[in-house]
Amino acid sequence: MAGVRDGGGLDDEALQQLRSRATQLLLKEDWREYITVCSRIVDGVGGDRRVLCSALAHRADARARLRDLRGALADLDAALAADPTHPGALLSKGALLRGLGRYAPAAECFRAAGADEARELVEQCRRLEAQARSGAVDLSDWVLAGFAAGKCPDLAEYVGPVEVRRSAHGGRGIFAVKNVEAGATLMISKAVAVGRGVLPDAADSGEKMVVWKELVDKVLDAAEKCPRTAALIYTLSTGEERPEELVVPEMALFRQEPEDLCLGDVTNTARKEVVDVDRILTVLDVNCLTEDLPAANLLGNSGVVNCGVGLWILPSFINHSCHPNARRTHVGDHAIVHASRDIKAGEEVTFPYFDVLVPVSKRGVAARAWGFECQCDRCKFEAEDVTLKQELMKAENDLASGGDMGALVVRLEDKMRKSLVKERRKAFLRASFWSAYSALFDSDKLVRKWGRRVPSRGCLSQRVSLMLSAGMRVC
Ligand SMILES: C[S@@+](CC[C@H](N)C(=O)[O-])C[C@H]1O[C@@H](n2cnc3c(N)ncnc32)[C@H](O)[C@@H]1O
Repeated sequence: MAGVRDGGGLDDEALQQLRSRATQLLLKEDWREYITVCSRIVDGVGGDRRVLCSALAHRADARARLRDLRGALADLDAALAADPTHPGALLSKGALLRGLGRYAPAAECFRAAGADEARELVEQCRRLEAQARSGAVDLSDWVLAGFAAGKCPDLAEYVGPVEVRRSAHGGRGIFAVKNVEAGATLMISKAVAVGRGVLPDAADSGEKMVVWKELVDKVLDAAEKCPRTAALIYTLSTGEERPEELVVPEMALFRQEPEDLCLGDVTNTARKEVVDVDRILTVLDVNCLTEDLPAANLLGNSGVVNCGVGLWILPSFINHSCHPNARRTHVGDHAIVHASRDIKAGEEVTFPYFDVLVPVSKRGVAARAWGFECQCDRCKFEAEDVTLKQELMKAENDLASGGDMGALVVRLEDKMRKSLVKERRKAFLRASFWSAYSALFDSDKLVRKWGRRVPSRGCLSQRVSLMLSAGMRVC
């Protein structure tokens, strides 16, 4: 038969043709056809170990691109069984294991590959292994480089001293399991998917829909290809359950153990999991976060905003509070949540879903857009305190209509003094009318006129920021 040697293997010409075809498919990124061609080489190469190992390594790379990770690992193991020192297979296996968060065995593969570039990879795995254990991250290079994408640090996932419990806010929340100091990392989570776009400031909803659709497609794809990802998404609230129906998941679910790695399926290039699309869409509605990206501010100068919206599983269990004790930072596809003040063991961890330096009614509108009535004690106090109600309504009207912000601040301070409002609650109200305080302190004229009748800017901003980010240690 043409193209086949006497022993049953491919002859040189047939092999050459298959290699040329594979190169064309590689350039076209047609991974499914590429796998088919690699398979023909693997099946027909006979005893040529070098060609066999290369074809297996190439097929593994293509399978990994299609997220058939189990198939990719099987190919790499077969290649390494034939030649334990094959550098291509070792580098590919190292990269695959590193992507799965298995840094120690990944480092072993890179070390065995022995190439110059491998030394840096071994070092990187060592760093990630340490970070996955401690949660300690160093963002200084990235910050000093102005958040340049190229300087974005590699991060490993991390689950700190927290667990999911039932929350007084309704449903579940994240709680500290031991005392945590301000600044400590609570979790680092990689997004299931992120939809991104650089949009003009005045982007219409159609342009935003493009970003949303990208996210939806990516999340559905991830769920179809990985049963573990689908199972994690199904732990999240659809917003339609009664709070008591929501199951409190075991934390082990969020710690990726080697044995339950999301490897996909050898056959998944042909078969996809059947996912509950409607459920996933409602989960996305309730749990998606927009990236709180420092770099977005830089882009904002040129009239465009960097818009990113994504799904991060464990951070999705964190409830909102208008006096939060944590904040999140987005670094690449990872969300880092860290304590913004000391948190006691057993205390619920909360971060703000929206701007909390605005009056209670505005925050109510933002919370309702998220589909809930905020139950935090700052909202309860501001909405329910009868002695202050009228004054707060008037202050809010004055804030909306502009005018002398100094007069507004002085009235509010007088009212709080006369009503014997406690320091902690004063900080709540000052935060709600912070734009008026800022307008006063930013104007020399207003400071000259009203300055003596209000506490100094330094003391006030310290009190408000302590309330918002450093908790209740009000000066
Ligand atoms: C991203 S989820 C947070 C986790 C959710 N509690 C759960 O059990 O899955 C957002 C939902 O949690 C609830 N939630 C979050 N913060 C809240 C708050 N301050 N007050 C009331 N409900 C809140 C709302 O139902 C909201 O739609």
